[in-house]
Amino acid sequence: MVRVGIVGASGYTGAELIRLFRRHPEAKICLLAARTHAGKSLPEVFPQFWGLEDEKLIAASPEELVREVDVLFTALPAGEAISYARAAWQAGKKLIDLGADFRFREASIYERWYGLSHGAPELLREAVYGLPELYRDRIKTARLVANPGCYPTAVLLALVPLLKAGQILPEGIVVDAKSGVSGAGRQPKMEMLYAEVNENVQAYNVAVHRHTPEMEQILQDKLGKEVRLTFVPHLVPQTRGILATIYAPLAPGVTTEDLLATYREYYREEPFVKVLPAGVYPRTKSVWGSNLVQLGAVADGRTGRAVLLAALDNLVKGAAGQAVQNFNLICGFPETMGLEDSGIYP
Ligand SMILES: NC(=O)C1=CN([C@@H]2O[C@H](COP(=O)(O)OP(=O)(O)OC[C@H]3O[C@@H](n4cnc5c(N)ncnc54)[C@H](OP(=O)(O)O)[C@@H]3O)[C@@H](O)[C@H]2O)C=CC1
Ligand SMILES: CC(=O)N[C@@H](CCC(=O)OP(=O)(O)O)C(=O)O
Repeated sequence: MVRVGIVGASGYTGAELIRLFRRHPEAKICLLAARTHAGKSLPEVFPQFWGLEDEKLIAASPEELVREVDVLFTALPAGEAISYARAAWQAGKKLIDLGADFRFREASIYERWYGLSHGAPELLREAVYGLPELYRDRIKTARLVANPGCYPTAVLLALVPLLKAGQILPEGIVVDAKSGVSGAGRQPKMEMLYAEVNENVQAYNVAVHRHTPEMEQILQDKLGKEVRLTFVPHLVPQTRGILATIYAPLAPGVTTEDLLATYREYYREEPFVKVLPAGVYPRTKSVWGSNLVQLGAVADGRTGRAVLLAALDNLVKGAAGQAVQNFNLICGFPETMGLEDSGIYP
């Protein structure tokens, strides 16, 4: 059994890690750590876990925590994972961070977009971007994995194969994405109150969202040239789910069937990426609770634009499920272990 620990166990992605690891046959949760909720039992923090009153959330130093585990997961606000990563690195333990602290190759980009100075820039070159469909081989030998952001997971899986194939063009891509409220985490915020969110759809951080440089960095890495995206996220009144609708210039003569054929070939052996048939579009409800991504595409020859669609559950493929997928890779387990569910519907 691999001993795992979760720091940030009182947050939404922490709860999702607990849910997934409780049924993982090769992992044992050895510690759950929190900050303000430390000292409480797990069901006091999350009512779905009544029956597990003996599981307690603790607080301890990074060094003490890494001693107890083989793999540590950090599900913390930006900036807070760095001390844990340093402690894990020095102790020879593995760490998977669900936040943004190790996603950028250059500390200056992180510092500009997140407004924080990076406490361990030397670890950035050790970190591997944890998007298995794009970086599987590197993840397998990583000791520090930077789990991607929820929006970037959806957008990169939709864009990379078609840009590489030259079926869409890199200039003038627009990403219009919607997220459910759990994407904002469990810490109370006025703009996330029911009365603010219910029956309301609105954009936020238009063209300045911090996932923009993350997506651009990976596109540059995969294509060998700079790609700029206009990214407009929206908050929608549902609990889970991301739907990204992407508008991209279409290469001349490319049809819907061409786009879908490229997706099907690129993701032929991917257990978690489902390419839908022509005329069928991804739905957040169809991936709820699962580690799946649904992809769809339409070539609008009339306007010379491709419309690409990707749906995922922000807490699963967008966070904790992808972290378990990465865990399976770094531990040498089958990648789907503990993630076999196709989701809950309706
Ligand atoms: N929610 C989502 O869909 C996604 C989130 N992420 C990223 O994952 C990370 C966790 O997100 P999420 O679970 O939503 O966040 P939550 O706000 O739900 O939970 C945050 C957790 O961090 C703990 N915490 C807060 N501040 C500190 C601190 N200063 N020091 C130590 N612990 C602290 C909290 O403990 P306590 O409650 O005890 O104070 C809580 O356990 C973030 O970086 C987020 O951006 C990534 C992809 C998707
Ligand atoms: C709805 C909502 O607020 N979503 C969050 C998702 C952020 C996230 O997951 O960001 P990092 O992992 O990069 O910190 C947001 O837009 O900020």
